[in-house]
Amino acid sequence: MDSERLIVALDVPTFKEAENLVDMLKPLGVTFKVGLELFFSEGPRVVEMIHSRGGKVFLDCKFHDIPNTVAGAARAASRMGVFMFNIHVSGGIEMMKAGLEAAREEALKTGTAVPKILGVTVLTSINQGILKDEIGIKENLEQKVLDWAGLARLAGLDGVIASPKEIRSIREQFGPDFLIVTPGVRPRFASSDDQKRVMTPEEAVLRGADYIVVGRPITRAEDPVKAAVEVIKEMQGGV
Ligand SMILES: O=c1ccn([C@@H]2O[C@H](COP(=O)(O)O)[C@@H](O)[C@H]2O)c(=O)[nH]1
Repeated sequence: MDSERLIVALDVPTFKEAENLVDMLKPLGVTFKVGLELFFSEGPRVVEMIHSRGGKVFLDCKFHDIPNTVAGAARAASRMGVFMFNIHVSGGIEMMKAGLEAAREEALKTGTAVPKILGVTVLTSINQGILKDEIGIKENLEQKVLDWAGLARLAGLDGVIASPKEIRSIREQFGPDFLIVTPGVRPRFASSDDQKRVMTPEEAVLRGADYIVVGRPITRAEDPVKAAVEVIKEMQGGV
């Protein structure tokens, strides 16, 4: 179902705002993303609130630390029963594997479903200039995303977070079962904000995204339901 492949980023500071959005948008069948702002403001109870309404949660806290610490965080994410969480690929294979193994063991122990674990490649707010001049990575950006997707695969992760611009090459190289989740998606009616590598929902889906992530164009719209319906229509190729 297309609406499930739309992940709405709940980047709001309070439980109440998140709850209002979930109550409005859950009937559309979308998936929800809880990221740093909401999780640091309100903690695991927001995940419980979404679960209690039958929603699925992508916990987007982008783990990046030593393997032992990431393993502990991954165990906690797994215990919460989130559907998906992520780890920065740039933390290396040992770190990704530690997270993966810990999450799987914890799921087995607690009887929760094993979460999908995705590797964060190059953030969608980064372009070639920033990558080279500020971060000091001289490689072509798309190649870097591909290399990091390869590392994520080697570590055994389920897929990656990348921009819509890299979907085709990731799909070609890693096949249909490797999950591709793409933020940096902007419906026709919205501006790019701080996103640098952007495409429309229709383009992202046509290129082979499994899930698209859209936040502000929906959550800051005057009518979030209408905005989400527009995004779903665009995913289906409608105008
Ligand atoms: O490379 C990345 C990784 C994660 N994100 C997250 O996705 C949403 C996008 O929100 P918009 O309001 O649609 O821009 C946001 O929560 C980011 O933390 C990303 O944008 N890029």
